[in-house]
Amino acid sequence: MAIMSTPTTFRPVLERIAEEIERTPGSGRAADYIPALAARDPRRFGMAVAELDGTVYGVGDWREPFSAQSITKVFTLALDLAREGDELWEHVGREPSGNPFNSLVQLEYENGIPRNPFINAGALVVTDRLHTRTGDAAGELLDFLRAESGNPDLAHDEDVAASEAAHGDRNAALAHFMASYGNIDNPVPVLLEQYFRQCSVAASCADLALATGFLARHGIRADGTRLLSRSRAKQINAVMLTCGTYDAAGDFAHRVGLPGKSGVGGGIIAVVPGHCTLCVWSPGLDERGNSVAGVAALDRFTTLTGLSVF
Ligand SMILES: NC(=O)CC[C@H](N)C(=O)O
Repeated sequence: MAIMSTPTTFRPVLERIAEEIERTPGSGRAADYIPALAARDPRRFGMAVAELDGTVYGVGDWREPFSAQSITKVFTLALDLAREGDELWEHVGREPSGNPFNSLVQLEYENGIPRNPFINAGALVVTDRLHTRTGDAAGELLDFLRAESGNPDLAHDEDVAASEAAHGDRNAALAHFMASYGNIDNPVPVLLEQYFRQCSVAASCADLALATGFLARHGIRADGTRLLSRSRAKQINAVMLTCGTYDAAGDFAHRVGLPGKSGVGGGIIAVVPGHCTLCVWSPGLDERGNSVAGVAALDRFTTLTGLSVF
């Protein structure tokens, strides 16, 4: 792996990527199935890199808050695994689904056990279990993100949460269906409220790159305490690589070569274990729900720096 770890070496790379993206803005459309997200300009672009010691820098709109959406699924997974350990894996699998993130089809013939924690069904199971253990899954997530990013102003966006709740039939269907198999503990309306609030967290590329740092530090939090064992941090990175971008995970691994997790707000986080974390944001999505310019920027980053897990 190439060793390039100071701001002065990364900055020209980020500037070059921002220029390239500006010259050839990605296609794609902002998610409109959550109406509150549809208004974002698909050409916005920001990118941040965080070093292991918490140094962070970026280009473009890297300090602009956006809707984290499914990126939060990485953090709820980590928080739940830290509490309950491997028992979680009896309730959610770790195989790529090959299906869209909100698909229902596999759940029936796999007896209500979702394929992985990053599709919506799996994330609902994780949030349900975290809520049982903490009494406030969305609050626990927010506390964690504030601590790791050093940004006490991070908050849920109640308008986005309400907008998604008003159009949440598919997630409600997933949750009820899994409840019928006994794989959901909390009443479904309670779980859905937690899940929509979780997804609504507004954070910037800087915030999310910093908050992802524990995965590059092999399980160590920003304050030096351990959240996860080295082995569990490695396992989360592995699930991100294989499942973090849904039915495009193979293509993402091929192009980017890093564990990554996307959200329909247009953000993507990525991890270079032992080295740094990245977050890129651009609201224009492809048909699989991944940011077009975001994937292109990460692709260029690993190509230009030689950083990759392969
Ligand atoms: N891929 C995503 O970001 C999906 C998250 C969104 N809140 C949903 O449940 O549909």
